[in-house]
Amino acid sequence: MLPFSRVAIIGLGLIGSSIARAVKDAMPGVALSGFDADADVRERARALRLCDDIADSAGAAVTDADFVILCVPVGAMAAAARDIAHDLPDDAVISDVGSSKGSVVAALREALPDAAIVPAHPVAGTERSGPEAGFAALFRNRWCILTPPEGTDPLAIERVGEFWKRLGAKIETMEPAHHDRVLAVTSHLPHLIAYTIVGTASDLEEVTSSDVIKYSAGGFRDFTRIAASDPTMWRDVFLSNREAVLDMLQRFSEDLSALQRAIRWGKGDELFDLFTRTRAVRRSIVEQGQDDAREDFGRSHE
Ligand SMILES: NC(=O)C1=CN([C@@H]2O[C@H](COP(=O)(O)OP(=O)(O)OC[C@H]3O[C@@H](n4cnc5c(N)ncnc54)[C@H](O)[C@@H]3O)[C@@H](O)[C@H]2O)C=CC1
Ligand SMILES: O=C(O)C(=O)Cc1ccc(O)cc1
Repeated sequence: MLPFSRVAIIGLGLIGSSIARAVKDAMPGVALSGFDADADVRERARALRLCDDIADSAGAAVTDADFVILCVPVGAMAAAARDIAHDLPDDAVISDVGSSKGSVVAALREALPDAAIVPAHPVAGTERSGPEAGFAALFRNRWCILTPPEGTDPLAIERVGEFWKRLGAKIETMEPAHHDRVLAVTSHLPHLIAYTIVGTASDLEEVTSSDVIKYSAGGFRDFTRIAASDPTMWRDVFLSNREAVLDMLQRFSEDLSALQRAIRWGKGDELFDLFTRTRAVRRSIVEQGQDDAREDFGRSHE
């Protein structure tokens, strides 16, 4: 049996449009409605036939839904939840796809105190955004982390897990605070570092004319892909996951200072030991099948 039969997607960018496409493929019997605050995005979503119906208000999109997924930047979750509060059916389950969870869970609970809320984070994406960027296979073999608040109806959690499994994802459940610390180091900090290094190189370019672009080798190119990620989305991630990101950034700065010292004093063995350890990390990720051609997918669409 399908976990849900009438799904509403609020926010039709990369993630919302990927969910719409994946639902059409995996659960063709589901009735899909959608809404986006941007009228131009709504028009493009209609042209792409992403949903059975693209409504002109958030309320109209959710009136008949048994499952509502908020796919907007984390800083817009509270407003998106308030916009549907009036029209949400009593038995509908609410979820989101935000990259940080603590502040989103709090915002959803405040705006929708009586709703069954099962927050989720599909740990899958690209540097692209907008409805054209989505694709149905995005969640296949990727983790989707559920962070339900205490006391959430176990049946609602099970139905949301089943929904994501049908889109091809693997399910994990954890506390919002634990999620935010893990993602701070595995996703948020790497994005911050990429934004920094590309920013530094772009400042230098004024001195070295076009050399930075001309000689950009693999490493720098990889950073530019990450640093091309959506500015609104990532501004919101850093502001909403402030504590965990600042904590990880502190540790990172200390480790960077240690490397700086090793280079200054010619401690080659320290550099060699670290690089050997990090090479092993990469190998174990590849062995666990956590790496695939997704990055190449991104590149082939540049
Ligand atoms: N981009 C990625 O790789 C991933 C993103 N996420 C999370 O998914 C969420 C959506 O991200 P993307 O799809 O990448 O962004 P996107 O920029 O492609 O799409 C977001 C859409 O939300 C709309 N929107 C903004 N405020 C709204 C509101 N109040 N009501 C209705 N629509 C509104 C925007 O007009 C835009 O079309 C974010 O919370 C992000 O943290 C999660 C996993 C991966
Ligand atoms: O494009 C990449 O390399 C990503 O890291 C995509 C991504 C961005 C944000 C998330 O919360 C999860 C995945």
